[in-house]
Amino acid sequence: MSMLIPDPLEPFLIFHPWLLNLAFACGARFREFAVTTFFFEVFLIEQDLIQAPYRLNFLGILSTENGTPATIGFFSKEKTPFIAFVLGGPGSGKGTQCAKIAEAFGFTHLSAGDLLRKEISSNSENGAMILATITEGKIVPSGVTIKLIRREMESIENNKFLIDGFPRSEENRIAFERITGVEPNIVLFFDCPEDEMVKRVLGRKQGRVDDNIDTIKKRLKVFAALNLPVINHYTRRGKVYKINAVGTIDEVFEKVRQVFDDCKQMIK
Ligand SMILES: Nc1ncnc2c1ncn2[C@@H]1O[C@H](COP(=O)(O)OP(=O)(O)OP(=O)(O)O)[C@@H](O)[C@H]1O
Ligand SMILES: O=c1ccn([C@@H]2O[C@H](COP(=O)(O)O)[C@@H](O)[C@H]2O)c(=O)[nH]1
Repeated sequence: MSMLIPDPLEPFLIFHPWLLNLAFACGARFREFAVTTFFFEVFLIEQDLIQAPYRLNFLGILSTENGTPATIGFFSKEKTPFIAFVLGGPGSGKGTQCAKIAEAFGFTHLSAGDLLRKEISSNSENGAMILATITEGKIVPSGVTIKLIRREMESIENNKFLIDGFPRSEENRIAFERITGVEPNIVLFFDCPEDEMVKRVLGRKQGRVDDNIDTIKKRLKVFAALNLPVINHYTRRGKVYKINAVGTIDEVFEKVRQVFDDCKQMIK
């Protein structure tokens, strides 16, 4: 299990004690949903980390396009799958290791980034917005990404999923948990030094619009500001397996294999 990582939002929260008091007075569920959302949106707006048209629209993700409320909890109790979130900075090796886990342990690998890239190439209504967001290294609105993940999970007959590169932010996490009604069973965190991640991304040569030094710098900033708090949250929940991502692909996979061997009882 990993140690807690310093949370860049903590100093920010200290400056809003009156809001925290109000939140505590209102109870746990309200606190989790409303206050966290408020804090993060104010913070994100201040940092210019979310796209303007989607600002202050978090509650909107709980509605479908036709205005009816989205299903909250879309797995039946008997069919709740085993979910592993796979997190780590850009180029830390998430996708590479997920392919090996899928092969060795029978998981379905869902890469949020790949699903978004597929939306761009299929010329969907959100394609242009997704392309602009990825090019800037920012985060696509939760509703869009969750809809794609949900569609895949519903269409695939498997009860073991690796969700690679999601949730990217606390907003993503809270939205996913609210909409699906489940938390991940485990979270893998590939811990990699920044210089190694930059080297790997620049060496990838797959023609991705975001594999250039300017966007990589932005992605690293977004990772530290928004993704580390998600890892900290699940660390506090005792779900994070931190894996040192330095070493050859096979060396890293041996550490991953150990985690999945240890979790065998949990995986149906
Ligand atoms: N352990 C490793 N040692 C050296 N190179 C690696 C290692 N793991 C992956 N790579 C290479 O680094 C590059 C990035 O790996 P990968 O695409 O798996 O990372 P990722 O975390 O999924 O990245 P992103 O979040 O940007 O999609 C790839 O070219 C991959 O072949
Ligand atoms: O949940 C997600 C996942 C990805 N993005 C955007 O896509 C790029 C690339 O993602 P990779 O996981 O590195 O393939 C990422 O930088 C984000 O811009 C997202 O918004 N939400």
